[in-house]
Amino acid sequence: MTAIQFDSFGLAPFIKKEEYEELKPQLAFAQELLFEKKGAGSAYTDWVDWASTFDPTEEEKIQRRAQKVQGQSKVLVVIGIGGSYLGGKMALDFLKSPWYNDLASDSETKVYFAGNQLSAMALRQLLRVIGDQDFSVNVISKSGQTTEAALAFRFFKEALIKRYGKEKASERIIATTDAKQGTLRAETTAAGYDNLVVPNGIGGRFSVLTAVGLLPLAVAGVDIHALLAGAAKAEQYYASKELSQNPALLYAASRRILYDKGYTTEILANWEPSLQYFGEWWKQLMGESEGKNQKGIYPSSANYSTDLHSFGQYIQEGRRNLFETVVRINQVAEDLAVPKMAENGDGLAYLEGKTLDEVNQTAADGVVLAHIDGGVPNMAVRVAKQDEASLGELIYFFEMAVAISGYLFAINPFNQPGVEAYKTAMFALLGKPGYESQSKAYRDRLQK
Ligand SMILES: O=P(O)(O)OC[C@H]1O[C@](O)(CO)[C@@H](O)[C@@H]1O
Repeated sequence: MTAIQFDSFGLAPFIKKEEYEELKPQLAFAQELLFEKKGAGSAYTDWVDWASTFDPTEEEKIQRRAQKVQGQSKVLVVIGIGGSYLGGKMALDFLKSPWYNDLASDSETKVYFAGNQLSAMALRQLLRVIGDQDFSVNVISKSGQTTEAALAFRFFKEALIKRYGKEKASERIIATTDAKQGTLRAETTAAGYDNLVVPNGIGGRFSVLTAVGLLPLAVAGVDIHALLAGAAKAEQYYASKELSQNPALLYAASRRILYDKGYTTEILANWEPSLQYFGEWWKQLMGESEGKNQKGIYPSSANYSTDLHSFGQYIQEGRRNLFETVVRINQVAEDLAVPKMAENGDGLAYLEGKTLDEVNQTAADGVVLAHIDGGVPNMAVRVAKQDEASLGELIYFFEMAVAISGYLFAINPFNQPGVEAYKTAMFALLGKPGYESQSKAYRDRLQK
């Protein structure tokens, strides 16, 4: 049985059945491009059967590294950005808790993330949070030369060396990077760090089920075997050529039909704070895959009911180019009965006998109806529960959908050429060797 269900009830007023029929040849073509590795970027599609073909010795290696970290440290600092950060953070929050570090018992290793921005304040504060706790570092960079991650690594190397001395510091570092290329690989080889490999055929944003996401998760006690097993099962479900049998295909088709009608912004909404970073992970997956050649759906996210009291007004009555995909959890791991009170001063006696999750689910139902009435097409992805098997499937569902979607847009869903523009400007302004010729032009524009 699948762990997720796709609910298209909220699309009925916006999409006619015939519109799906018309799209079927294009969907079949997109699937052919992906599965037969004939499409643009096909060298980066190894994620398609990654989980089902996962090498057990790689899993053992990850577990051994995780056990070593657990044995030596109270804290693991995971350094990385984009796909080398968001998958691990998203899965940790989803499977454990956004407050995992606060709730961790003495025998558990806390996991903090660094190198996902360039903030001096954030770095200093994280160093203070670690304080005198023993710590290890997992530096993750597929390319091995991303500035944010490399710079944060330099600071943490300094902190490790100060604390443990040069030799012992190296024993607390695990590098997850390309097998052969990049400055991080070269440094790893020279310094003899423990290391894991980011597979060549899987791009950063598709890498959560590789060592990139799996090591930090294993350190936090997540069952990585079950996570992979969930994704492996999903490979069968979401390969179906039959639109009515394949929710990932239906989701991709629905997004495309909506886009053609002018619904160019998608909101991925959730009703659980532990899914906030699911939205962040999803935004990279969708935005970096689709946003090319002046095309693509703009990915945004919302955390309900919090955001109903901030930009909920816009969703209900603002410009009508929005559609919404809501990730809903059928069975929450922890619930609370609304307390019974002798007095009804707060006017909430009508909720007695219900649980807080029942109120939350009812609010979610109400919002669907309100948003449909406000002209916002609505889809729901219903997840059985927040466990490893469900998350493995959920990850694969969105990866498959965006690959199909990218081919429907006739773009390469697996590259990210546009990200280089900011890097070029930043390097030229910082004076990185090799960027001298562009430096003056950028400085003149900023009048610096
Ligand atoms: O793992 P790396 O190579 O450090 O890259 C981090 C992120 O940076 C990007 O390459 C964009 O610059 C993303 O695609 C990637 O997820």
